[in-house]
Amino acid sequence: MSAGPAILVTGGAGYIGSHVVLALLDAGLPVVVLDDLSTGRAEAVPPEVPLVRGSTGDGPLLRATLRRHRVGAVVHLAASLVVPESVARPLGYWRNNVANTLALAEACVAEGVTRLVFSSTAAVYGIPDRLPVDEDTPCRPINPYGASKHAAEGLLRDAAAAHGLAVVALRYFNVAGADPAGRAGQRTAGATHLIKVACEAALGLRPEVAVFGEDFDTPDGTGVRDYIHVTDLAAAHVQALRHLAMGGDCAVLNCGYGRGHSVREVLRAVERAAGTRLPVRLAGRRAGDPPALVAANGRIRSTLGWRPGFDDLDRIVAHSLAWEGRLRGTGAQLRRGLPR
Ligand SMILES: NC(=O)c1ccc[n+]([C@@H]2O[C@H](COP(=O)([O-])OP(=O)(O)OC[C@H]3O[C@@H](n4cnc5c(N)ncnc54)[C@H](O)[C@@H]3O)[C@@H](O)[C@H]2O)c1
Ligand SMILES: O=c1ccn([C@@H]2O[C@H](COP(=O)(O)OP(=O)(O)O[C@H]3O[C@H](CO)[C@H](O)[C@H](O)[C@H]3O)[C@@H](O)[C@H]2O)c(=O)[nH]1
Repeated sequence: MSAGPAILVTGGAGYIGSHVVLALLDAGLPVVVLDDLSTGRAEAVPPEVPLVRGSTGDGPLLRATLRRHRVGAVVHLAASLVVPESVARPLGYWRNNVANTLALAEACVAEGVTRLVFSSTAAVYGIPDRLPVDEDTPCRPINPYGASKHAAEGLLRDAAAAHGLAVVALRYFNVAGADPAGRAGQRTAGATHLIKVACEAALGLRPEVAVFGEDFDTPDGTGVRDYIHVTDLAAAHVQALRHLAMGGDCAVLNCGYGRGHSVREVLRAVERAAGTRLPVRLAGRRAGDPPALVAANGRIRSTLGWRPGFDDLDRIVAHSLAWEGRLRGTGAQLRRGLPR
């Protein structure tokens, strides 16, 4: 794609958004970020990228941003995304993930923006009957986070049919890792994601890692997830935009490797990478957690020509650990011997 109208990245100051921004810049595309910095960080946005501070729920701000930056397409990542928090605070999730996505869709339609890539999630599937789960599997979310993302997919599908807003919804499985060159990573304070938590524990920044349930119907009883490297995921966004720019059809695409790892396997990988034993505590199941989620990824391969570059748990963990070390100023020791 040649440089043309800008790509608006909502949530571009967040973990995945900052990697999407890098992937777009690497592809030579002009980018503008809109972020309310509720969980994101201004320093995650490269200095050459304009950062509009505000909410996706602010219609006038959205419309002014689309106009001022001559936005041609949107990547919509801004959301609330912690499963147990969504169980405790469902209405905030419906507001941010549904009402604010509606405001964004309205602004796009009003300003004539016709292409949007949406961050959806494997949480829309709930507890699927069969694994790996493909995109035609009925969606039966089991927590408000998944339900709100499923509803947002629905409103975008209707906007696509009626208003010509072409949408690719990417259903991410479990995103982990960090930019291999060390330019970005997961900065969120108090993160709850397993690999980040385990890396922090390996660096002595947390007293322990809790294993949420050992009585699932999985090979070792712990939860199984399909962990995808954030750099592979970011590349999928560039390819989805390219697909839409070339007149490709709307699509819903799983983003995962098609292979699951248990909590125990992840913890062993972190121990290998860090060269230390983790303090582990067995805890009960966490509200809203399905036993296993693994992606069927044939559709993203055939639709976008997407191919994974980092499909290896040890590399994902090594990149997460290297980033965590860099963030805490201990990178010098950790970088030694890590795979790129
Ligand atoms: N991390 C995962 O494993 C995962 C898995 C599936 C889907 N997702 C989806 O990926 C997207 C990004 O997640 P992330 O892990 O980078 O989280 P994150 O919290 O790091 O990023 C979210 C960003 O959106 C911003 N934001 C939130 N609400 C906003 C609003 N109303 N207006 C403007 N900005 C707002 C936050 O400040 C933050 O910068 C989300 O849509 C999430 O649902 C993440
Ligand atoms: O301290 C922890 C954290 C997690 N887990 C377990 O590790 C697995 C992964 O949990 P994460 O919190 O890392 O991720 P989730 O699977 O809950 O959710 C993530 O992936 C989902 C899709 O699979 C959604 O998209 C969601 O946004 C995103 O947070 C689960 O079995 C969970 O119970 C632990 O045992 N201990």
